[in-house]
Amino acid sequence: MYCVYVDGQYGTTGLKIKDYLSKHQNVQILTIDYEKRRDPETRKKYMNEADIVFLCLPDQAAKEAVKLIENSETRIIDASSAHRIDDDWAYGIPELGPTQRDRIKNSKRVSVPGCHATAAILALSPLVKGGIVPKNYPAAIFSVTGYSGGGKDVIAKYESGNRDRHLDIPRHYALSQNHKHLPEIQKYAGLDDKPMLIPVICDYYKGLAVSIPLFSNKLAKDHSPEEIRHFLANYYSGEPFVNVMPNETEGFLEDGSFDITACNDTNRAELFVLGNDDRIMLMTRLDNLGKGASGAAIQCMNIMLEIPEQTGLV
Ligand SMILES: NC(=O)C1=CN([C@@H]2O[C@H](COP(=O)(O)OP(=O)(O)OC[C@H]3O[C@@H](n4cnc5c(N)ncnc54)[C@H](OP(=O)(O)O)[C@@H]3O)[C@@H](O)[C@H]2O)C=CC1
Ligand SMILES: CC(=O)N[C@@H](CCC(=O)OP(=O)(O)O)C(=O)O
Repeated sequence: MYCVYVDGQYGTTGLKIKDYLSKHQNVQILTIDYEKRRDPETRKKYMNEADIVFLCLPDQAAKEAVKLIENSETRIIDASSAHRIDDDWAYGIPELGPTQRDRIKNSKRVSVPGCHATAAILALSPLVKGGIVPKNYPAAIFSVTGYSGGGKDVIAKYESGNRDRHLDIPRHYALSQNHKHLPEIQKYAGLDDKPMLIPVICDYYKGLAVSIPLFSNKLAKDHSPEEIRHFLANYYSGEPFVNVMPNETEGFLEDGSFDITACNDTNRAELFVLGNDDRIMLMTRLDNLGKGASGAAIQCMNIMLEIPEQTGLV
């Protein structure tokens, strides 16, 4: 039995991680009183007692929390973006390549990626590594997300009885191209330059999909959607949590429309390759609180504890 503490356990990702852990047979959870949730001394005590600490905090608080851990045994899984491109931390996408699971397993510090980033990297990284998408490709990522991605303050605004009418409609944000996910997407997708990210937050709780256009004449050589689909399916064959849709209709509703929430309450990411020989569209959908955050954090914990990776996850 492993002892686990979730710092930020009353927040959005923290509550979801606690929910996963409560059904997990291999762990015992340390619960902090609500009133003490920000008290450094109490948090420090729990963190140093735990085998694994999840950090579900804003970036600055996550950096400070790391300093509270004084023993060399406690292992950290950070859901914030404080350590995502830090080479001393393993990046928490086990599917990133053949050595990534070992990197996570052997690390005391794991940084779980952001939701937009996970979806974009799962689609782009194999294609850049495989030479299909050139490293200097000017990637643009359009991302539609539910409001839980913004954390408890944003959730409270969306769920307030007398909310602003602007929350009824889709809202673009971070259009100045300074979104904090850009560096991690560039690094782990293997791109020379930061991509463009166009996120849109909408009036539903959770579920995210990115769309990434590929112009065939800008690829290293011509590829049909079928070839790229086949390549990705081979790359992810045997992966329990990444599914590549086998054709252009699978995964869509009967009327041909797209359900952005179809991976909700799972740790699954689904990849689509659509379009035609000239203009190809990559898409990934996932639960921003599943494979996009808390589910991925549990998957990394299982790898670190060397227990079956699917334990507690669907
Ligand atoms: N929501 C999502 O889909 C995703 C979120 N993330 C990242 O995970 C992290 C947590 O996000 P999320 O759960 O959404 O955020 P929330 O705002 O919902 O929760 C954050 C929690 O951290 C607590 N907290 C804040 N500052 C401190 C502090 N100094 N000491 C102790 N506790 C503190 C808050 O306490 P209080 O109750 O007092 O406010 C709150 O409970 C963020 O870095 C976020 O960017 C990553 C991927 C996806
Ligand atoms: C809707 C919304 O605001 N989403 C967040 C992403 C949530 C997430 O992935 O968190 P990290 O930033 O910690 O990676 C955003 O775009 O910043």
